[in-house]
Amino acid sequence: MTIEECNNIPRKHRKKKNLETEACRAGKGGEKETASAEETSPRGVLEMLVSGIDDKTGDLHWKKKLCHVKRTPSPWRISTISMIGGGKIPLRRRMHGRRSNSEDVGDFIMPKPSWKNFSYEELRQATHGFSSDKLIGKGGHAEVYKGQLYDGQVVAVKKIMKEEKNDEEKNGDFLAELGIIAHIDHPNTAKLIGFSSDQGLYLVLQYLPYGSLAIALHGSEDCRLEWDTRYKVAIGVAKGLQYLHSNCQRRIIHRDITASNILLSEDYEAQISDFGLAKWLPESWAHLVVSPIEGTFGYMAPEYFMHGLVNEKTDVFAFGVLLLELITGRRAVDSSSQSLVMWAKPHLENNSVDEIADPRLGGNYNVVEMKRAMFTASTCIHHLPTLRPNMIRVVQLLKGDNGLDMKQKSMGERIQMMKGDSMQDMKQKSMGERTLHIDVCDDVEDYDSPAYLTDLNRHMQLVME
Ligand SMILES: Nc1ncnc2c1ncn2[C@@H]1O[C@H](COP(=O)(O)OP(=O)(O)OP(=O)(O)O)[C@@H](O)[C@H]1O
Repeated sequence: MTIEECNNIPRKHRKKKNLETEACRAGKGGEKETASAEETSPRGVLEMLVSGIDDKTGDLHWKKKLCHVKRTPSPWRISTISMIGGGKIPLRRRMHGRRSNSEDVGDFIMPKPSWKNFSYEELRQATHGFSSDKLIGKGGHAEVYKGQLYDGQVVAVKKIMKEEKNDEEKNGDFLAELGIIAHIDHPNTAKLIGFSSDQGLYLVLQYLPYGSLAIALHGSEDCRLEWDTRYKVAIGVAKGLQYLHSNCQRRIIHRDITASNILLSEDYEAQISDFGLAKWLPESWAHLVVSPIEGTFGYMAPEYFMHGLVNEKTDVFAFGVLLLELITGRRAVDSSSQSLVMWAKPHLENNSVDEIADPRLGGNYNVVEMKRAMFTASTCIHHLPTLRPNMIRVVQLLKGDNGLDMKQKSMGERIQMMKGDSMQDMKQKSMGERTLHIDVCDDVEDYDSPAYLTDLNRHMQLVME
């Protein structure tokens, strides 16, 4: 199987709908953000970003640029505003997860940038002229080359393609991705080394020698990832998502968690990569409503696919599908277009471990871990977003952190623990939010419905056996 085949199955889906990108447009308190697009257009920001870098050291004159942009917030993309620290989006103040090499700039905590602005020539030399034998991956929007910098460091050079977009849109998307990837810092998320924008747009990333999980899992018939490794990958991805949703300075929704976007280090530490679709989500907003709807077939949560609703639970659903891939060894969508979720649901309900486990494992797996993974997957792929656990709970479920406690708790308490959000939180979230178009309270009622309680009870019994 070629790299292209591995990375392109399932293929990207873009579903255009005439929905308002309301949360992207409205500022806090419902105001529309107004700004001079000339001053902060993607090209303008890119030029500022590049010109703010000291050619010798590669360091940004960050504070200066930040102050300039703070005065002129642009409405064109939340991610870009956030990257440069501007605008009216409330910042998350977190004690944990804050980078030590960060700086206070007024109201903002900005990481001190350590990435470098490469010239095109440097990257051309590093990749032997972007030769085909250096091509290590190809996604819907980029080609990725292995390269070696002048100091010997091996890197992955991501060349942004997006032929269908005009320059302004490409610059905007590039800045958004750069902004998010430069902002994050966790063992389970991709590491930015630098970028280049003088001839085309490039991200320079830490090279991950084992490539993507898609290649490791689906690359060849005899390619076999042991269960221990799969479980380690699952926990790594869950921790990375927990960080993005709850522990980094801002709330980040990845929107494209797939096996192709999980990279593996030589000791199989998972890294979440490809932040091309990621969104900042302001603290007080229940969700964003986005258009067009972009993502990957088989991983998209129903409320996202149908209505463009995006919040943490979008990633939780996709993580559930990823877990099913690790459990079953099947693709999110198979060659006959069957969805893994639909295939797996009856087996999850019947707790059919033998039926669902990847036959290539040859029965070599830890049954307790397998059941935990199955249970976690079944809760993550719940069709109602409010009934999916948050990523904090997912990590606990996978690690079995609350298994013993659960036996001693009442049913109500157990359900609360499984879900991660309290009813109170959920109701607060669902009331008075500007961005709600679908009545989340319907979900809250379902949360108490006898059918759901029976279902959850049954699942919990299975996992505790
Ligand atoms: N840092 C890296 N180290 C090793 N391989 C990488 C790295 N980054 C990307 N790749 C390989 O390149 C492939 C494509 O990369 P990426 O997903 O970032 O591209 P994309 O065009 O943005 O993808 P998508 O279609 O998901 O939008 C990955 O699936 C992986 O196989």
